[in-house]
Amino acid sequence: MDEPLLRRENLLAAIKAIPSFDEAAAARARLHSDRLTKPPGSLGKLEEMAAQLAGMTGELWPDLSRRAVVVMAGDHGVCEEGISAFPQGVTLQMVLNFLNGGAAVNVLARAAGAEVVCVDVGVASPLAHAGLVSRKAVWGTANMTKGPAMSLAETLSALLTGVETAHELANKGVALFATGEMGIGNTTASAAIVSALTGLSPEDTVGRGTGISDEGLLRKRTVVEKALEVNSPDRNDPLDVLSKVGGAEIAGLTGVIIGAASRRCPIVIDGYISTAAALVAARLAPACMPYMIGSHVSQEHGHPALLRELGLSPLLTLDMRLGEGTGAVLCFHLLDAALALMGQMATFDSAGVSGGKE
Ligand SMILES: O=C(O)c1ccc[n+]([C@@H]2O[C@H](COP(=O)([O-])O)[C@@H](O)[C@H]2O)c1
Ligand SMILES: Cc1cc2nc[nH]c2cc1C
Repeated sequence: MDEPLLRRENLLAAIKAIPSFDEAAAARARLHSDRLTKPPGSLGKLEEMAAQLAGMTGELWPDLSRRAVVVMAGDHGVCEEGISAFPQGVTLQMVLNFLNGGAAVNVLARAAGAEVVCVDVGVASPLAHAGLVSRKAVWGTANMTKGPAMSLAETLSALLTGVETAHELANKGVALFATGEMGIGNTTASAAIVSALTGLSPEDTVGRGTGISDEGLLRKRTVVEKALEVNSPDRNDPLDVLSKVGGAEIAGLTGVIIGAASRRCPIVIDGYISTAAALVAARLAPACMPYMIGSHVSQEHGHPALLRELGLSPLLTLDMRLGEGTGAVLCFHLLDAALALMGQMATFDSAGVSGGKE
């Protein structure tokens, strides 16, 4: 079997391995929740999250103490078109910052008891550092306004790196995942993916990313329009879209989501780029949808519409637009709170509190 075919087979195997959501466990969690000393439903999304976690893991009190944020990094040839407020070299510099523990995601991960796993899946320059997972599928993507960003083989390689990273971490006991990414130019690739897969116009999917000017924003829209015109990605073929107008770190995250779901692990989805990867994952493997938890609404212009498209109802609105997995890791605290409530609250019976009249 040639290599791309073998990779496609491996991807299909991971997709097939995704267990269905355990509705009975979720129902047991809701029943328990209704016995706790509060009006039914009054803890809102915290209650729903506890039920969702039970349905994912099959357990009412899953042990989610080992957790990781997987930060996939890659560069984008489309940076040549002047679509970011920062130079491409910042991708590499920020990867080193992650590895030295100084980025926002490192701080938030420490506070939430999570490890940061940084994967070079497509940085354009040589990169070696203790702790880095080096799995380059591509040395930066090609400029998508001139042709496909990646070949199908490169895309599958990045995707499988994501699946394998999730599996390796799950084998070590990691039970809770967050998606993170670093890639100057990747809000352009994400906008192109979202437009290609949903039919939303670039006006609705292109935003300011790291903070581009009004003039830059217009140029960025034109760049996305041109990339879609030059490549005509097939909206019914998520792999075609991912390879032609995507990025290695986005493909890697798509794989992480599929890999985590195939191990029944909850995966918290970060901002715009992560949610674009989640859209690709949902189109490739609809069974992974119930394992996703929406974290926050990013300030990136297209994020609310993208979340609606996926049916994800995010937990936080903090006006963030950093990426790296920062919003997702913050939500680990909320998941802990949801499980603590389930495990530690008194019931109406145990506390001698009268139940509702209806
Ligand atoms: O997560 C988000 O919603 C988000 C929104 C805007 C920017 N970012 C981050 O900023 C970088 C991409 O921005 P840009 O302008 O270079 O396309 C990339 O490293 C992302 O992690 C992230
Ligand atoms: C400094 C910096 C940090 C980031 N983290 C994620 N994307 C980023 C973009 C920039 C520019």
